[in-house]
Amino acid sequence: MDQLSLPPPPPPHVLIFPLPVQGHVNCMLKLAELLSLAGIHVTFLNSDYIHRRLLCYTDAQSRFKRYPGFHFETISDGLPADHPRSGDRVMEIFDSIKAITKPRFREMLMSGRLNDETRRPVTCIIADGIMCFTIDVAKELGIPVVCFRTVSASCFWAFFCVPKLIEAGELPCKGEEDMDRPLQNVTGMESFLRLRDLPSFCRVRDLNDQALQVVMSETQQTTQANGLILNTFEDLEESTLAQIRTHIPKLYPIGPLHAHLKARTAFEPESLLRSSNSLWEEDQSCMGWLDDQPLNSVIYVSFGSMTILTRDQLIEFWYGLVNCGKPFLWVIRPNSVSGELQIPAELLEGTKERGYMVAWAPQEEVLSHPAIGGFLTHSGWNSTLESIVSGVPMICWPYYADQQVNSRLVGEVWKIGMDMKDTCDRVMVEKMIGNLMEVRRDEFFRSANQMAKLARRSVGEGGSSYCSLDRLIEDIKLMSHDK
Ligand SMILES: O=c1ccn([C@@H]2O[C@H](COP(=O)(O)OP(=O)(O)O[C@H]3O[C@H](CO)[C@@H](O)[C@H](O)[C@H]3O)[C@@H](O)[C@H]2O)c(=O)[nH]1
Repeated sequence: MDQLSLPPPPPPHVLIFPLPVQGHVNCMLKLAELLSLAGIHVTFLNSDYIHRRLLCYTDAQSRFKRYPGFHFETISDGLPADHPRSGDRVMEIFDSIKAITKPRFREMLMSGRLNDETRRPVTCIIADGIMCFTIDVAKELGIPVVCFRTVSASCFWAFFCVPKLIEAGELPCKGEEDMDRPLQNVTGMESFLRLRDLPSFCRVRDLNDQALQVVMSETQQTTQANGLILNTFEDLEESTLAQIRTHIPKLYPIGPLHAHLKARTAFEPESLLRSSNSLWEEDQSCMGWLDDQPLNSVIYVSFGSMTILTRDQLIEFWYGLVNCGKPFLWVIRPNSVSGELQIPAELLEGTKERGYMVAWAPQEEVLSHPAIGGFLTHSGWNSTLESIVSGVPMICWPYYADQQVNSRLVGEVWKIGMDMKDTCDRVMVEKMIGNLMEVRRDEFFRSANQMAKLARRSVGEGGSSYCSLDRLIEDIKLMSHDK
């Protein structure tokens, strides 16, 4: 057979494996869709628990049918079905994955179960960078692995610098009175980072703390992978990305992924453009309520999929919202408040007048609704990016993990909102909303709109994230040739 008549090589086959929680599954599924659009075959590995919810509350099954090379696979996370999988019990998720999922993952790859006659054996693994056991398994089987960390570049870099912080005596933390101490050993962030702004897992008094050990070791292991994907863009975190590149040269900043997917599917019919990956039922009724509110008047409140509020925190937020005099749309996830709840009658009365509450909202749609004027958020990375793309200024009340860093960046570096970390009282909530939506409104809207433009430019043709994704796709193809 001459060269010209050789059939084209079959597409690469990528296995994508996220940590089984909403914030990780959401953006990794968007990446899966982007790779599928590029003709790459994808197996998306969900935990049984997540997969059940995804099929129950979204159209994911039918949506992905249009990519013939796309398959869902499932694996156990080892936890009982009624485990809350919430932020206050996150270490139980890690422990269970290590004990139960890790050996099953190895077995799954060894067994050849993922191979079929229509697709090649897996040519590359894109694994959540907080589950680096995948690197060992991939290496054992000779499969290249690219890590995906679903946090900001700044959070990743802060974790990366933990050994340096310890060596310099900047960690551990010595107590509450120590929290405002500026840090000198997260290179590039010296001018704004305090101990208080480190990811919550680092704000510990004991260096043997389990969560600190996990994030430190997972982050260091990332350097063993063939590359690192981050859901961010150059204009947002340029100097930090440059720091990371000195340790991990194959870096792919391809975010904001939700905007990237929209940009690359802009030619699709309207019906295919909604790509919800929600694990709770989205209450669409809030969109009708928003339609009746004046332009930029509503404060949207959501603390993501893992935050647990105490009863007292809930009541303080609630008074702040009722007293601020603005309309508010508040997401209160089922089982997300601890403690006995008795709601004062005046709060219920005040809510009737101006408030709307749902158990789960179509958040991307909400944030792009013209009635929204501000976002009171826990600063999860997806929420932060969604707010940035929609040009919505934020009030940040970080709960845990990476959120403490993100909120500092929003307030001090990008100046697209205010950081309210470590305080929660009604007077402060009311004051912050007043500042965001009245006193400093123009200033925040100007900078938020500017950042939104940069975000959209990064995912448009020729933009930094657009080119980075093309590079990732090319590298995935090259890796498959080596196989
Ligand atoms: O009513 C709602 C509330 C949330 N969301 C979506 O749920 C996601 C929530 O993600 P994120 O804002 O990142 O928060 P978490 O759910 O808390 O995500 C976890 O994963 C993130 C990515 O690693 C981390 O930044 C967080 O700290 C961690 O808690 C976002 O895409 C939202 O659009 C909805 O669709 N409807």
